[in-house]
Parts: sequence; structure tokens; C-alpha cells
Amino acid sequence: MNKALRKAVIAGNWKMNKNRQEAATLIGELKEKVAGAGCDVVICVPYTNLETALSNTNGSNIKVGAENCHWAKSGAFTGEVSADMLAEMGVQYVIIGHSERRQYFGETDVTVQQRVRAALDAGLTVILCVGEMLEQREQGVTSELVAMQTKIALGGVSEEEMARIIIAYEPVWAIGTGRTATAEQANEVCKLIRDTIASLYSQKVADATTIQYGGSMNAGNAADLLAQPDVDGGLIGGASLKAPDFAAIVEAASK
Ligand SMILES: O=C(CO)COP(=O)(O)O
Repeated sequence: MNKALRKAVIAGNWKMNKNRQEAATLIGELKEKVAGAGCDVVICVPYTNLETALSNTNGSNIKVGAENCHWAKSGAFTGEVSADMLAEMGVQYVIIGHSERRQYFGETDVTVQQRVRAALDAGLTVILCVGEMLEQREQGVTSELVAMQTKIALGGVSEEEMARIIIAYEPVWAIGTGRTATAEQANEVCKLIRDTIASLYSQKVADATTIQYGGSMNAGNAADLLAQPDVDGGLIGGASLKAPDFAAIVEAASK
């Protein structure tokens, strides 16, 4: 309905992939292919590739993000990286609350909320991930769960700050499995997230918020998913590691 109010955002999540040479090669290929994109293009890369990504995308329309950040500004947190450190480098985006962080690294809704706060304070744009596990979908609790994840993560986020929040609906059962949610399933939950934002803020804020789908999105299914009224973009894992595949999704979002 109000899709025209929002800019589509296609973001790649490289996860723990690509050494520096591979990163430079991929970005080189991608830059040419997405130069005329009619949507925002972001690549979220491992910390070790941030410098390469920032220098190699300089002057292009590709923006750079990290895959996580800590909630503290600095301190005794071995192995962690703060939002301020990312912002100082020139990083503009950060993924927070990815299901792999929740599943394998003990991330909770509370720590997700704290990381969102730190990222916003540092001036970053957040790609906040929410989504249900297969058992939760089978138990019929998807709506309650996703609404709760969204509400807790946005606790303390002001209406003005919502302009720097992107939400990615990523059903855990669709991530890296080749099993994509149907366009209708994706839209249903993206709409639920939008309604949750409307209840927390206003319909105007909800209509202006970009909500992505993520989970086995590829060149073949992107157009169908992105045509849905409440799906404003994609968070892409596997298909973001190959320039032609990622570029094809960017093209689908540009129409
Ligand atoms: O987790 C994802 C993006 O954050 C999705 O990964 P895949 O596209 O590989 O399923």
C-alpha cells in the first residue's frame, strides 16, 4: 500500500566467508554489476574484511556493514568489537540479533536490545533480525514470538531513531536450507512486524520502515518475494557470495 514510501534495501550477509583477496575480487565484480541499482545495496562482511570493503567500495553505491557489535563502548570483553569502533572506521550498517548469534552464541532478546542501543548511539543503521525456529512455527507461535522479539529489541528506540532501523524477518528453518518461505508466508510475518511497529510508534513510522525477508533468497525466487506489499528487500546469505547471483537480486529489487 505504502511501498513507494520505502526504499528497497538488499543486503548481503557474508557470515564467516571470504579472505581479503576473495573479498576484493567479489567487490570488484559487484561494483560494476550493481552500479545502476534502483535500491540500496549493502554488504555486511567479517571484521577482518571491513577495511578492504570500505576502501574497495569507495566512490561506488555499495555501503558497508558489520555482522555484529558489542553493547559497551569499550572494556574487558575479549574478542568483541564495539559499535564506536565500527563507526570510527566508516562502517554505516550493522546486523544485530542474527539467528546464528542467538543459536550458537547465547544472544538473547535483552542483549539484542543492548546492542541495538549501542549501534544507534554510535550513529549506525541497524539491520535487526527476528524470526522463528521450525518447532515454533509448527506450534503456531510465530506471530507472538516475532512480535515479542521486535518489541524487546526496539525497547528504548525513539521515533526519530526508527529511521535507522531496518528489520529482517528471517525464519530460521529457511536459512541456508534451500527451503524458502513462500511469498505469502514471508509477507504475512513482515506485515505482522509492520503492525507491531505501528502499535509501538505510529502507522506513519511503520509505513516508513524497511522490512526485509531473509532465508534462501536467490536469483530465482527474489522477484516473487520482493513483489509482496510488505517485503521491502532482502538479507542474503549464500547468494551474496557470488556477484552474478547477488546482482540479480539487486536487479529484481530495482524494478
Ligand atoms: O541468514 C541469512 C542472511 O542473514 C540467510 O542466509 P541464506 O541466504 O544463505 O539462507
